[in-house]
Amino acid sequence: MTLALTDVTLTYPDGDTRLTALDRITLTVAPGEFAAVVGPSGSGKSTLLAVAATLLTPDRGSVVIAGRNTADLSRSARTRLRRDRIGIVFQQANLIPALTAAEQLEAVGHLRGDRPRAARTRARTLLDAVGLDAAKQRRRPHQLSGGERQRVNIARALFAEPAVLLVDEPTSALDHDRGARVVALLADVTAQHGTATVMVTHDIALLGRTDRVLTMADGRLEPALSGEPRTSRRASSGASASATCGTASNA
Ligand SMILES: Nc1ncnc2c1ncn2[C@@H]1O[C@H](COP(=O)(O)OP(=O)(O)OP(=O)(O)O)[C@@H](O)[C@H]1O
Repeated sequence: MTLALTDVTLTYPDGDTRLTALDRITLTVAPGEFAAVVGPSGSGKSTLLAVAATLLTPDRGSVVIAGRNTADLSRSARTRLRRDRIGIVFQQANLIPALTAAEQLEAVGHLRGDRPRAARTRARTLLDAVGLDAAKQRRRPHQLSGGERQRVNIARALFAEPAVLLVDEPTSALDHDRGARVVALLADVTAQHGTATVMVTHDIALLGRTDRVLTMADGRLEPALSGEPRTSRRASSGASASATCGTASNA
């Protein structure tokens, strides 16, 4: 499995006690699989993504990414793992105001020590792939629409060919059609690049493009909405739709 959370519990300080945001979560996502997580506000969805992104360390349980148990890694090794293997698309695009769309991606290449020319080529290829034309690739964030910024955000997350793609509410700023296009893009990327993708969304109209829907409630992950896991619709990808989820019966 590319992403495997096992028996993960995370608590936050809450006055004199602690609030259990994740309660013995077990979740595995296979390469090429697109899993959606839905659930009410405050149920723990963003916390789940932050733990999978190695931005938060759980109190208990393990997080394994591309075969590496993140608990065994030093802080700097974890930062490298995040940079090289995990693509993160959070609600705010967090683009750098002074950089053009292309430069947002090239900056990632710079951080990784890529040759500038190779980084430029890769930036262009990815921005083409998300449908941003050459003129828009030269624009700064404030000169782009919300949907275009979100596509730059996705292209940037893909720059390092991540094994795991974590996406939080990618369509919250978009109308239905644009949101549907962004989700279609994520589904294509997942199938073509074999990423293990987890998307948190409130928009249940968009779940048709995903392989599996998981529901969070009170920090616990429950089986797919429809009962049985759906089979993958990516006949050609050869990826198995073997995401499993649940809460461990005994910690
Ligand atoms: N830094 C924090 N310190 C304390 N409590 C927190 C912190 N972050 C989140 N929480 C609490 O943890 C629980 C889970 O929050 P989380 O943001 O993961 O939920 P969510 O399902 O993503 O919500 P939403 O859909 O509103 O974004 C909530 O009760 C929230 O109030």
